[in-house]
Amino acid sequence: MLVYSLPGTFETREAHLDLLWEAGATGLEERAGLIRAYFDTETELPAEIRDGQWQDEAEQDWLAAFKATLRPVRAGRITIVPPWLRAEVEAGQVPLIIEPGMAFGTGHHATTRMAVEALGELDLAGLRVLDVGTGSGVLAIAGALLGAEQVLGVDIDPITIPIAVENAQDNGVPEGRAVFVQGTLGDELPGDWNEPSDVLVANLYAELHDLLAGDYAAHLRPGGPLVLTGILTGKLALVRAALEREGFTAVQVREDGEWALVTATAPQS
Ligand SMILES: C[S@@+](CC[C@H](N)C(=O)[O-])C[C@H]1O[C@@H](n2cnc3c(N)ncnc32)[C@H](O)[C@@H]1O
Repeated sequence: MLVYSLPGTFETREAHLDLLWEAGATGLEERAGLIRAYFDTETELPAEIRDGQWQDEAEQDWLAAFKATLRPVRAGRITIVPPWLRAEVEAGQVPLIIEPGMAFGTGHHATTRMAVEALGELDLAGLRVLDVGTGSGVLAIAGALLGAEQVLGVDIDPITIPIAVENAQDNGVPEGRAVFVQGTLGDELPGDWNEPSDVLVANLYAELHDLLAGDYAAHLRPGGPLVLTGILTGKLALVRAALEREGFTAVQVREDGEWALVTATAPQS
């Protein structure tokens, strides 16, 4: 997996994202002030975005600095904490321990927090939860801690998978209950995960939600809840249109600053 990372400010980000998609990026994320785009091969890029770097997935210096800033994050019934702050979780809260590392999903991004909150509002007891773009595994693990019987996390970036597995172990989620695989929707999934899930959660970009909306409908049981985030408020119309196109109903939006979370109900047939 090749990663092209370049500085991303609020002003430049929208244009950068569009150029990276057009250049053939297969996935995009933001981390510590950088836009990171995944490519299968090193690609000639337009002049406007040649100020970035092609990289391996080597450990970066920013990680140590980032770790020092972390605080517990409360998200509904769950508090997301790094292991060394476990004692700070208030009584009555469910601790979700995430070792900060190379995978996105420490809980400090508004999108992760909103998604954990939204999962906590569902009755997940005994259900199967599919998490697309699992990163650290945080949303899949939240699903398991909230009572889901089975969770599957899929991510296009192979470095996330062992990290998510380890985070699930750190949270006492048994191996058979939480499975993590590299891939995306449209790929063959393990076990019976090609059958519809009860709940689907995805923290990706609006453009990806647009591309994957048909797969979301195919992977959810009729009437099943969909939780989507990673959506800039300026891109909400794209996601709304995609959900309408695929027959989702009961679309609701919540916002935190520039980020939005959308919930919807899968088509009945
Ligand atoms: C914003 S992070 C979300 C991480 C975590 N689920 C959370 O909520 O904090 C997005 C993740 O999606 C992955 N990703 C990007 N494009 C993808 C795709 N097409 N299919 C599956 N995963 C993808 C990235 O590798 C990254 O780990």
